[in-house]
Amino acid sequence: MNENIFGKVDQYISDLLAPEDQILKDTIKSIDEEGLPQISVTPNHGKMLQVMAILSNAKRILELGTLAGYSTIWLARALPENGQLITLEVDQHHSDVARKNIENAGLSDKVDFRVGKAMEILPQLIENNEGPFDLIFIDADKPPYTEYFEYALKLSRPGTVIICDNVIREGKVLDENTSDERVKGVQRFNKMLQQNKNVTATIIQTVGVKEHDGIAIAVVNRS
Ligand SMILES: C[S@@+](CC[C@H](N)C(=O)[O-])C[C@H]1O[C@@H](n2cnc3c(N)ncnc32)[C@H](O)[C@@H]1O
Ligand SMILES: [Mg+2]
Repeated sequence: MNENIFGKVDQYISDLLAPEDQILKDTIKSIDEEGLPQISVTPNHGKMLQVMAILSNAKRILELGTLAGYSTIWLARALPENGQLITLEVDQHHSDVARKNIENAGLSDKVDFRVGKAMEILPQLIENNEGPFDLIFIDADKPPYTEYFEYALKLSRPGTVIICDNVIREGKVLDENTSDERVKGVQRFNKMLQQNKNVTATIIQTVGVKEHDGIAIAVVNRS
């Protein structure tokens, strides 16, 4: 099959259902201008996050991995008036760029930026009783995805939706002899997901304008 078709269809869907307004376009532009990597979710994935936030009636959202705030904007736009999104980012520059983009989007009152290693901030969130969150989006560094998910569970309630990005990595997850730490991280994560009795989960394979990948979606069990 001509793989070009995946990109074209992705574009077709986003033209129909996830067109970027000027704020989202400016956010993507800021990534190049500020020397950040172009590794945000695609418009269609941003829209999917938004749909999931609405579906789960999310009032409190936690995001791991802010970058320039592109996915943050899609998610925060789904929040009600008094909703809140906490986003974690290890890189001060990334967080500063995101802060400007969120300001530009008129969402500053809904978004709370925390700068530092997610592994250090997550236990603080638990200690300070900042959970439970209705939706948690994990999109930071890949090697500790399993540990991030365990923390996410501690910050959840029955029904919380936990979404984890980039868990297929162009099919490299199939390579059991991989030396890529990111691939090893998601392999370990996917295996944990298989065995985790606290959630009902699936992985959706994704193709389109960015590389072949996958998104894990888990919902915390009600009993
Ligand atoms: C894939 S990008 C996030 C993209 C963003 N969610 C979006 O789609 O617009 C991953 C981000 O996680 C950050 N990151 C990497 N390691 C981290 C860590 N240990 N704790 C918190 N953030 C981290 C990176 O600096 C980067 O900005
Ligand atoms: Mg990602």
